[in-house]
Amino acid sequence: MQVLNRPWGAMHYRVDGPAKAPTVVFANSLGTDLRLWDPLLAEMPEICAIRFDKRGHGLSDRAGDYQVADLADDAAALIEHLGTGPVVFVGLSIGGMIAQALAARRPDLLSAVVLSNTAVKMGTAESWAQRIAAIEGAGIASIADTIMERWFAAPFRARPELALWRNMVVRTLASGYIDACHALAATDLTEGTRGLDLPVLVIAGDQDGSSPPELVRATADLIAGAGFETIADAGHLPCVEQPAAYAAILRSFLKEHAA
Ligand SMILES: O=C(O)CC1=CCC(=O)O1
Repeated sequence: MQVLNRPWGAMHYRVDGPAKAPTVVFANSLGTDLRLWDPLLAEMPEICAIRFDKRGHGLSDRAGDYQVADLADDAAALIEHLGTGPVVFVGLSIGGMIAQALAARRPDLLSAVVLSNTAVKMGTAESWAQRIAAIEGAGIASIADTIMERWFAAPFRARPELALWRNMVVRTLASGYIDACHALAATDLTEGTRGLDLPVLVIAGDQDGSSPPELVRATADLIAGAGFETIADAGHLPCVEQPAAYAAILRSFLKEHAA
């Protein structure tokens, strides 16, 4: 368990795997912490994995009133602190928006990016306002079942470990979750992402209820030369639901692009 002191507070991160291996930094989604990547990393002991909890999530402090660009600056500060760049950066959902913003702002830190289950714009001002109102009225637990339907395809939702992923979102600090919803509502990365000039792989889940494959594909289509892969039988978190398939795709991308 390690900490990076940022102007807004303590940012929790951890490093796993051999120090001399290809370094991959992972950014989590809304309502998850760095354990999001545990199932994938169990499949990929050969990489050096750096993970962190964004503001208001996991063990990191809360810092409200921020933009996705600020989260990208947190990721840049971590990479610089560890002195490990250039790295491959993998971000899922809002983590994929962090990856896009980081690639536009600090391409010097990256050898390649993976944009997983994400888009240049996710949801609408109205949909985020509705979600915030639901949480303020009745707590995160009131939206947890709907979230599980977006995160996972039906067979996974029948598995006992669903309870653990549900607990992860329900136990997220409501204020931290809402801060991220505000940042999502305010974000459209179209211009910066259109101009990306580094290797990019975009990953979708065929049953993703939060960022459907066609939305993810539209973001891939904005980026010259971007690869696109769809993982079968997977919702919004394919690194949890289909970790072996996710690992195979990532491993083959790393072979070409890890520094
Ligand atoms: O909670 C969801 O609907 C999924 C999601 C949207 C942005 C994010 O990071 O996760």
